[in-house]
Amino acid sequence: MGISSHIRSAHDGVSTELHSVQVSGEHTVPKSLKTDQRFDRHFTRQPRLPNVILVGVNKCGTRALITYLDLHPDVVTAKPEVNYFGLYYGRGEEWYRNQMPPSMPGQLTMEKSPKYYETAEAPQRIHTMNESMKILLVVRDPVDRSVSNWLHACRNARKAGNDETFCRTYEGSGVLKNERDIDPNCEYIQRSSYAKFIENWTRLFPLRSQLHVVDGQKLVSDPVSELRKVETFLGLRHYFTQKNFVFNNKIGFYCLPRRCIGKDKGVKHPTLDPLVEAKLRKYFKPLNQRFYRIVGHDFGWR
Ligand SMILES: Nc1ncnc2c1ncn2[C@@H]1O[C@H](COP(=O)(O)OS(=O)(=O)O)[C@@H](OP(=O)(O)O)[C@H]1O
Repeated sequence: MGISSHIRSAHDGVSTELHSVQVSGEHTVPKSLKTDQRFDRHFTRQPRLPNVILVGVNKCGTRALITYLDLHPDVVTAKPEVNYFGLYYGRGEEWYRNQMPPSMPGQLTMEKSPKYYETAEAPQRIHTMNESMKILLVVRDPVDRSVSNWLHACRNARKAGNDETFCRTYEGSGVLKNERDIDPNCEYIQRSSYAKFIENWTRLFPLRSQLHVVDGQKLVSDPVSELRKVETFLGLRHYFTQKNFVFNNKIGFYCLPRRCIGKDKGVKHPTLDPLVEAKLRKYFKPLNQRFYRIVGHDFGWR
């Protein structure tokens, strides 16, 4: 008997002998079981170390991706960004495990911490913990990403009362104004230079079998097709269909039937000065080409 039928009988309250069942990793767990406490009698629901990590890149759709994947019955996800392999490595593996949500045997546990992508130590630390770890990365047009990063930082500064000075500082450092050259050291530009970090990951996690790159722009326009690729990569059954998503005309993004991804996600971007955009595109072009070559896919950023 497969695990699904055991779970079904447990769910009906029929079987009292399920604790002796050999649980296999090959199974499907109906969605309701994620929260149904009655199963704890038969299957050990407990926090487990992740087998999938979404390592970045921030402002590319990481929240949308993990929120969507959390809908999958065979995936559980950590809600806050854990940052264990960066900031909190000293806290040890048990601490890390305890940050994970409880899962049933065979479910995938996933966390996202977008700071990992640019953290030099993160790939080796992850590999040391689990050399079979599956790594997800989501990227979008680096110009859009840079603007998004600046906009959000500027909004947060305004909320904190720091107001115009901060926003002007970043305009001045070359993200939005054309009177200065693009400063490659500006953190927003750095983070959008995906090629600078990708080999730290591909060196340890081979593309296709252990590392999959999600197209953030397609995740916005056609989440189902991007998610189906992720399901295949993770060895999950195909669960996502158009029924999981509702297009919200007001914000211009897909939402889940009962909620959108987040109030601060999907902000309107300013129209870039054409000269600034041209400079940014010139700067990113060779880096993008290198990134395409390494990951074996042309994302078509202009
Ligand atoms: N469905 C849906 N709803 C809203 N937003 C969506 C969605 N899918 C992808 N996105 C894009 O996600 C961008 C924010 O990226 P992140 O979640 O990685 O940001 S963060 O690093 O967690 O702060 C966010 O960037 P901005 O548009 O610049 O705000 C969106 O473009």
